[in-house]
Amino acid sequence: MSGLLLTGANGQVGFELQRSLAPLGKTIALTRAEMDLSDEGSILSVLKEYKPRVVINPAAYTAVDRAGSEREQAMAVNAIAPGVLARWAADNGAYLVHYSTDYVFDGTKADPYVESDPVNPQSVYGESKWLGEEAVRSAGANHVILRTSWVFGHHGNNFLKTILRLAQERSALNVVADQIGAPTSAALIADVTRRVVEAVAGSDVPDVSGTYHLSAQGNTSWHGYAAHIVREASARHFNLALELDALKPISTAEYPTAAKRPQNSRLNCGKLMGRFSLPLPAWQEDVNDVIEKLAPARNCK
Ligand SMILES: NC(=O)C1=CN([C@@H]2O[C@H](COP(=O)(O)OP(=O)(O)OC[C@H]3O[C@@H](n4cnc5c(N)ncnc54)[C@H](OP(=O)(O)O)[C@@H]3O)[C@@H](O)[C@H]2O)C=CC1
Ligand SMILES: Cc1cn([C@H]2C[C@H](O)[C@@H](COP(=O)(O)OP(=O)(O)O[C@H]3O[C@@H](C)C(=O)[C@@H](O)[C@H]3O)O2)c(=O)[nH]c1=O
Ligand SMILES: [Mg+2]
Repeated sequence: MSGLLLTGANGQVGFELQRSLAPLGKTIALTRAEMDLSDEGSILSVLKEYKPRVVINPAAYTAVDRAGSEREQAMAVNAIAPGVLARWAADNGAYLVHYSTDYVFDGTKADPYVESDPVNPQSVYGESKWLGEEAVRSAGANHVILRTSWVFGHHGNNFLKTILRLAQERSALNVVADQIGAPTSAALIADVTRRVVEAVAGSDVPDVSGTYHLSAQGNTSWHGYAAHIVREASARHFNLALELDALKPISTAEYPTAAKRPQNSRLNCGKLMGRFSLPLPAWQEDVNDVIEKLAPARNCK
């Protein structure tokens, strides 16, 4: 399949998409330098030049705490640009694959969130992502929105890499234990996206368009996630300053941040798994893979 255009090619998900989409044919992979999503003119001139059949948009403003003080930039990239892409797609018969976040929810639900649950973003980032979703849905283009959570990968910045670094630098660390969710790899998101793009091109999945939750299976807290990282890293010969019993669980109140995060970030992924006949791995699988890729022993081989 030709005619794929990818934004945010240097991001965590964008990087993995270049791998996962490669078997489908040539992908035009663009970074911010080639298409600035905060500039409508830049977006439209690039779309006009390449006339893609499918636009895949993992580019986003993802600095959750900074978004409050950079509201205009967050809104431009996360709320306005997706609407520009979607309206162009509607006018030109193209398809849009877009991404969103668990942070559209307030986290007060006791169970995993389903797609139709009411949103109530608690941060500027979450609000901007919600407005982007709505802009995509109202443009009238064929689209898929994949809402995911707690993304990590070996390329880019994420909690997993932060904890690996801190565990090598510090002998004690506090991590919040009352926010729960599922760490989800950029590789998994990219692989699922390939399946979605194949479904768009083929006819095996009726009525592909819509919003789907996509996360790895199982769940943990940020503290549980950090403890898993420390255990796996110490088994893989990282030179850690941190012992597991010096990794303390704390409450959200004990870790003040500029932006409020949901306590429950769990996403029910039944709709996606059913519609696309997809199994989803346990979150630990890809976490272990990425730690293995980053391990010092591997670099010495
Ligand atoms: N990261 C996470 O934990 C989660 C992410 N998501 C969503 O998943 C998607 C992918 O996220 P992820 O890959 O982790 O994000 P990253 O932050 O890793 O990558 C985002 C990319 O967007 C690019 N970008 C930012 N601003 C602009 C702009 N003005 N013009 C063009 N490109 C821009 C960045 O470019 P540059 O490198 O130049 O800054 C970067 O390459 C996003 O929609 C995000 O909201 C959902 C849940 C969790
Ligand atoms: C580094 C660190 C974080 N924390 C806490 C703060 C926060 O509650 C939680 C996660 O911190 P981070 O800032 O890494 O994660 P955050 O940037 O909030 O991650 C989010 O990013 C956006 C883009 C999303 O869409 C979400 O799904 C989610 O992945 O861990 C600690 O308690 N101790 C620590 O040492
Ligand atoms: Mg962050």
